[in-house]
Amino acid sequence: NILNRSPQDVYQEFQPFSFFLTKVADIPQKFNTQGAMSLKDILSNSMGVLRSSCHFNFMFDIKWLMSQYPADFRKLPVLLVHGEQGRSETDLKSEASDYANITLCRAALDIPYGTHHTKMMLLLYESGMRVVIHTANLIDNDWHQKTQGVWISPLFPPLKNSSDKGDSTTGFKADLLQYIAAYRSIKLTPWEKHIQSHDMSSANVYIIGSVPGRHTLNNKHNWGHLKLKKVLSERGPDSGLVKNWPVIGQFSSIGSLGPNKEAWLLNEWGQSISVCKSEQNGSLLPSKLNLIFPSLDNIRLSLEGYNGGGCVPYSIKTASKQPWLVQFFSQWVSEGRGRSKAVPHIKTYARVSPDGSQAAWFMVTSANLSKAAWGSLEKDKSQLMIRSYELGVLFLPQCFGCKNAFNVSSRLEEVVGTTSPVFPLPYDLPAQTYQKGDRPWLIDVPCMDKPDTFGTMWCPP
Ligand SMILES: O=C(O)c1ccc([N+](=O)[O-])cc1C(=O)O
Repeated sequence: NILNRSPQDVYQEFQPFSFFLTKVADIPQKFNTQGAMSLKDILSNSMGVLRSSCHFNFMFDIKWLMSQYPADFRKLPVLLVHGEQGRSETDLKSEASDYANITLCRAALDIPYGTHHTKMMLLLYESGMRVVIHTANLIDNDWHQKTQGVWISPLFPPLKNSSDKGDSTTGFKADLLQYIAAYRSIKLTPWEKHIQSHDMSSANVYIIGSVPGRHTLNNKHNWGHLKLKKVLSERGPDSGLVKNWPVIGQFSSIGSLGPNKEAWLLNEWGQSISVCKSEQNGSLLPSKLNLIFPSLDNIRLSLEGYNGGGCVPYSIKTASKQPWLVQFFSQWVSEGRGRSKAVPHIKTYARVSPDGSQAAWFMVTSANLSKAAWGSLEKDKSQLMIRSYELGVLFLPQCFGCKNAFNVSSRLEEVVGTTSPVFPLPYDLPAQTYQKGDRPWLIDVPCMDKPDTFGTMWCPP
């Protein structure tokens, strides 16, 4: 019966998209028994008999992380790829020193204000390997009562003969290797070899990554919003179908986006994200952009109360420079997945039909709405400057047997057990714009007039 199924059963039920949310404590169980995974589920031996693993992430609680592995796997080699520097690197090293099986790899962050934001697991099993690309930090709080996204790859078998490429039609393996090569770290060589020696021809998503740098010439379109633009202009939707379809951005943090909506949001990022097949540039009308970002009340009334806003670091300093952004905001609503009160730490982007029943593409990623993550064009558009490491996967309909678009729904009964595949949305459509009086959550603004779920006020530290 549905309550004591293995993680492998839950995994199989949510194919072919293999796009899960994390389990959320204290919501009705039906929203956790289908299409939801905990970290223990992902690392469980029902998903494979582990030999070694590698975690790319931003925040690590090593003691907690090791406790999520089955007891038999807690002595296996673990590589942690992080972006810590200085004192916080020293702290991470001392935490890791208690575990002989843990090795650290520091990602270079040579451009100021960049972060190692990517969240990925490489899992090597006795019989193959898996890639997991997700949005959750490796700390208990990120897996407790938030909405997080997790893409879990198929079990990739070892390559039969090393002369085969073992890549998919989406170039998944080559793009993943190109991403890892950008670290230029000898500590990642063993994992590059594991990836090379496995057959990833069954991968049905595109890798969209960002690495810090000033990318020019042939590298310019490898990363950030120009990579998304490249894939969508080569294999994206027909403009005839989607020209009136809105773009939805959904994220948990926002950077400084410039003096007006045209500068970067519409005329740079917007032109990439709205591009269609065979177009040079997209064109995104303001009326066709919905940005789902938690309102003050989304946080206040969440399962975690105001403390849930701790992982939604939009500051009044940044917000006050871009009052023009509020017109695009919609609330976080996820009744279908039972997660309206689970603060969204997930980041997703999509192009959806006006009635919300279809999508031309969908992407889950670590990237928030910021130039640091997606890149900003410089030097007369000859270079794309990116500050942070980011990683996401893009779902296109043709990789799932659909011609132009997926049917989509956030209601589980419409997703599971249907004959034709229905993409499992993390939030309800159509997007619900901010009501009168709603304002975006701002992490550093006190809220002394309205108590939260626990009756407390928000007095930011
Ligand atoms: O959780 C993270 O990895 C993270 C870290 C830093 C920031 N930031 O500086 O805005 C945002 C996030 C986020 O994912 O929202």
